[in-house]
Amino acid sequence: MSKQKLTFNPLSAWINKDEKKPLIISGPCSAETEEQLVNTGLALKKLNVSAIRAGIWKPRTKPGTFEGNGAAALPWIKSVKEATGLPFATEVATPQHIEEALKYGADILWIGARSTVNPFTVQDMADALKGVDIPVLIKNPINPELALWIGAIERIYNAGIRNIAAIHRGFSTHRKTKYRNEPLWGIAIELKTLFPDLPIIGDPSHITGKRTAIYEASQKALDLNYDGLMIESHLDPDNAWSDAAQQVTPAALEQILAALKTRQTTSDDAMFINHLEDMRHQIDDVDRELLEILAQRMNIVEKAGEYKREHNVTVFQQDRWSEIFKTRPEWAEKMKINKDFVAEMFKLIHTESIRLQTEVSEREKIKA
Ligand SMILES: C=C(O[C@@H]1C=C(C(=O)O)C=C[C@H]1O)C(=O)O
Repeated sequence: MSKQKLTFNPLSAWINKDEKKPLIISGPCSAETEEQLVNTGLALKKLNVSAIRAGIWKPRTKPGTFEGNGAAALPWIKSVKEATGLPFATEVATPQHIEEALKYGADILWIGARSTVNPFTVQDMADALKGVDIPVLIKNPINPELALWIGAIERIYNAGIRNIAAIHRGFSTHRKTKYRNEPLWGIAIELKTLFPDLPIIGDPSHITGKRTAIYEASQKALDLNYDGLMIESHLDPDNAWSDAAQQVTPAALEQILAALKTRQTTSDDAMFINHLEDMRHQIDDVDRELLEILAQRMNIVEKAGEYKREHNVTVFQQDRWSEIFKTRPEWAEKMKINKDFVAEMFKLIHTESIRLQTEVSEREKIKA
């Protein structure tokens, strides 16, 4: 997708000194008062978080809700930094925000999902960041379009910034889902595959939208080898001025962090390596058989295509396809395989059957 070869600094080079532990950034959704920000910061310092976050300018879906204290909150950056000795991170959405955040000592900036979605906005900010040495975290766009996320990362990179990390905060969807923003973990995995050294931070607060699910989404991110987590915290979450449902107290955060299991990408235990290798050989054999069976199916489908062409019958057969789409997931369930996965797999197989049979019928037209 992207031709540009990008090289990013690892988190250990600029913020996370202990690479074995995930980076933790925490703090309130919004900086509500100076006292709230400083006291939250002091409570979080005890948990050894690496940076304090707080929104100064809040992009809210509807007007009339609290949109952040804006310029009035800028002097509090210095207060919380002095009280905690920790770096401070905030969201910026315009070149003016960047100028003000820098002037008042913000150490880390992030670009929100509603900005990542707009290349003009991102470019304006990239221009404002030229020649500035500050880490920038880039949240995924609200819609599930990987190219937009990559585009935003490239624009900031082209401004000369190398301390970059992606934040996965989930995607808006029209469908009713378990969480506030559907994670679509596959998109983040694809980003990581394209840019292996780009640090990625999970944002379970925005993914889940509810504090009871923060732990499970955090663990999932760590299991996928994320480099860190940004988790919203508040001294009195129920009375937070924004995003009350998804913020946790510093005490709850402490419990979540203690319960999280950090796993290594591999083990140097020889027994483990041997056993895993053994299982991978078995998987290789099964995959080969799976493909041979699939080739057999495609062969029959191709013959069926020729037969239909000879009898002038349409490629797509609604009744047969409905029968397959109903029965295969049922069979799968009996075999204890996820039926939704099997339904998706057969949709793909059917699409390929149609492509193949259409090609068979076109072949004849060319001959004729
Ligand atoms: C193979 C056929 O053609 C199409 C492909 C199907 C499949 O891949 O199983 C099912 C129905 C048709 O839409 C068929 O008619 O059976």
